[in-house]
Amino acid sequence: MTNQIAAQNSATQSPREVAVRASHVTMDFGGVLAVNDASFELEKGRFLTILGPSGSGKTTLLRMIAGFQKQTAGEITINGKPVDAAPPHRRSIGMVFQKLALFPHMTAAENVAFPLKMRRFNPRQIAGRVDQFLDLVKLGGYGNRRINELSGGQQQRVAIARALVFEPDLLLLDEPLAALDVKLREEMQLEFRRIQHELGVTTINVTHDQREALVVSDNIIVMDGGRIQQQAEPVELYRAPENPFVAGFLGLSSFVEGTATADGNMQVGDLVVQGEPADDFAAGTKVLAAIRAEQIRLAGTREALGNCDMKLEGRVSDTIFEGERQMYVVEVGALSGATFRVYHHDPDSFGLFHVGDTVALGWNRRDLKIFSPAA
Ligand SMILES: Nc1ncnc2c1ncn2[C@@H]1O[C@H](COP(=O)(O)OP(=O)(O)OP(=O)(O)O)[C@@H](O)[C@H]1O
Repeated sequence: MTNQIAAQNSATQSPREVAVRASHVTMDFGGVLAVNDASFELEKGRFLTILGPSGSGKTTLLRMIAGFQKQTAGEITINGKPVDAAPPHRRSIGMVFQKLALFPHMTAAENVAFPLKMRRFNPRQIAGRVDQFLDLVKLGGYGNRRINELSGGQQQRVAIARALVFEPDLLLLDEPLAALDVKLREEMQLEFRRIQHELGVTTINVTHDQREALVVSDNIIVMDGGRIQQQAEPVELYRAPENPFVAGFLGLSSFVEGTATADGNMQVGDLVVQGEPADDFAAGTKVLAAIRAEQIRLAGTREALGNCDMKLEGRVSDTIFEGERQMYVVEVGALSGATFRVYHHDPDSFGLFHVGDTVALGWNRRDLKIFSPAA
């Protein structure tokens, strides 16, 4: 039955149809610009995550999309219609929040049936539809359990079924996994992805968890200070951050300040550091370079590094055991004492280097991105 829904969805959806469009949306809370001139498009059937630190404006943007809050400037449309055209209960939006707001005195099945009753769904078809959606979230057979007889993860599944049972045009998720322990959170991230793929429902998820964003999304918007910093697919966002904020927020990056050279590299003291310019900047301007911890190679000597465009020597100032890998902090005197954080995961040599050791570190030119600091 779920496959039938997916088939219907894919038959009726042209892949390029825009489901949600925000144009120059601003929310000014009496001088606090919670969202500042945000514009984006989301195609039908895609999974978008709005990612950003606390206070970056994610929830405010989501609340405006849901129609709970009216923007002070700009326009938001869902399937071409302004979001405030209908009262919240008449809109075709399913929602799951961190507080699940399930009805504790009702059974799982009664909770899932609730939106159908509210929407005056044909009573003879309710039980079948509820079973179908409990199956979808792998709770077939749990329909008669009361909410307090279910685990946290199972309650989460009931909330998902309840949000989707009336086949909304849009599913909105506001940090629904934030309160779960890590294992369960990772399991539910994959579940969200599976269910979304199965139903093809257009979804917007809000989180500050970068791993979650990378795992579940087709498309990610990174926000900071109320502004959209970048919108891209996960791999592009990770590989080609457009500014230092995005480079620092996703993954673990180290930063070095310097001056742009005429050929697009960076000068620090007497040393020219090879990198890839991520912006247009004039020779002599101040720049900021970023490199990810897993893109730096570490060895006892420069020769042992093998082929690297850039090779430097440094001193280990800290080593941190992270289970599946070791993280080294290396200070490079030739770069005015800049520190680099480097992941190393050779299972045979976790204890390879110690604090105080001199080590060689190297990278390839394309992996060090050079930005204008003001970008
Ligand atoms: N009703 C309000 N009145 C005044 N300021 C508000 C209001 N709601 C949010 N803000 C402010 O707007 C900014 C963005 O808040 P928002 O809740 O959207 O951020 P967020 O990215 O979702 O953060 P978190 O991850 O902590 O939930 C914050 O500075 C917040 O204090």
